[in-house]
Amino acid sequence: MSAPHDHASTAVSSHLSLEALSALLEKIFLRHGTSAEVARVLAQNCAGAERDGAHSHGVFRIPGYVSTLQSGWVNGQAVPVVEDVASGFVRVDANNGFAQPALAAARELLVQKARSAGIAVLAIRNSHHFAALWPDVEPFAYEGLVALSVVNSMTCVVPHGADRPLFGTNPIAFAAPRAGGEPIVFDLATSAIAHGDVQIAARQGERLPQGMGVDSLGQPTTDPKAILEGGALLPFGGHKGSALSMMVELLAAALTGGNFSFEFDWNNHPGAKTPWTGQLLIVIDPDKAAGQSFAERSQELVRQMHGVGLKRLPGDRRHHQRAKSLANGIELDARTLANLRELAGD
Ligand SMILES: NC(=O)C1=CN([C@@H]2O[C@H](COP(=O)(O)OP(=O)(O)OC[C@H]3O[C@@H](n4cnc5c(N)ncnc54)[C@H](OP(=O)(O)O)[C@@H]3O)[C@@H](O)[C@H]2O)C=CC1
Ligand SMILES: O=C(O)C1=NCCCC1
Repeated sequence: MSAPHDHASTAVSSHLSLEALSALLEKIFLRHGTSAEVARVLAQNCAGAERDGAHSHGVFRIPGYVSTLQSGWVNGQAVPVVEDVASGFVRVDANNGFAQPALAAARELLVQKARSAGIAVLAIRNSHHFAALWPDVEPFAYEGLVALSVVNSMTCVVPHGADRPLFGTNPIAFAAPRAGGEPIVFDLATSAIAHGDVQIAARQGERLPQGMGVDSLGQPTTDPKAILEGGALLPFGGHKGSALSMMVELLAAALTGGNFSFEFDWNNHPGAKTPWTGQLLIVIDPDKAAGQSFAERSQELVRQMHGVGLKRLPGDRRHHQRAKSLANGIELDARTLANLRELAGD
């Protein structure tokens, strides 16, 4: 299957509106066996990532979604089961479906609980997350809430001090409202680099910076192919990133009832790419906590950061790209668009 975003063929590009790209992706998901709701949620998620220039988790991922659905590894028709377990706790069994429809199904109850109790936790299990994590937290900040989420992925990261991979790339995303500006949002893999970016570098024939991964013999390498073919990634920041990755395994898997990154086996499903794990979200209503405007305090922090010379906040690059995409359309090179249309059966 050819891959969207073939950077070898960027000579001619098209610009699609967010709606047009979402509609095209929705058609691909539907054509490959998802329910209408799953197609809608995943298409919006993936098109939003592409709009914001989050290329490692935009349309680049579409062949992986398609081959996973074709392999029978994930249930594209899954209906998540939402369990209201306590005043501040919601659980969802995603039923071997994607995580984002599970979040969508529980979202209203989660927000209601966060607003009444001040804090609420959502534990999603039996789920597949193949996307960027910021789309799961940023919308809460637009509603004045603080949100934190973690998800574990598949074994490809060597814990600091170990000699073989065990952890996933295990991202952490955080979002907080800010007065007079976009919310403060960061979303980072706890590995030195996301697996998706290693794949993109390999495809483009680029080397990686030092310190990202090791080859099949455990030796440091800057060759992305050596990392992908029997090698592994390293945590960011040595023991510190490794501790955060361990925390993600505990919160996203042990606490939710999902699989650890090393606990599932997709060998009998050729083409399967989506980690079958768990996800945790914590949502806080700052109005219940600070006694003063949290959003004003966020803005004050940003003012002070800029005051000491900071030029770029996490999220600035995405929002800059979002504004550009919304003004001019989302840019896709000709081959990428042709590949997507073929997958859609157009
Ligand atoms: N579903 C899954 O299992 C997994 C998903 N992923 C996803 O991969 C994506 C990429 O992760 P990763 O490679 O770690 O992301 P990056 O290292 O590119 O960026 C991490 C964060 O730091 C910010 N940032 C980057 N550079 C700067 C800078 N110079 N100054 C200030 N802020 C900066 C980014 O903001 P900005 O966005 O504005 O650049 C972003 O919020 C994430 O969306 C993550 O969720 C990763 C692992 C597993
Ligand atoms: O880029 C990554 O790392 C991952 N993204 C999607 C899920 C698997 C890991």
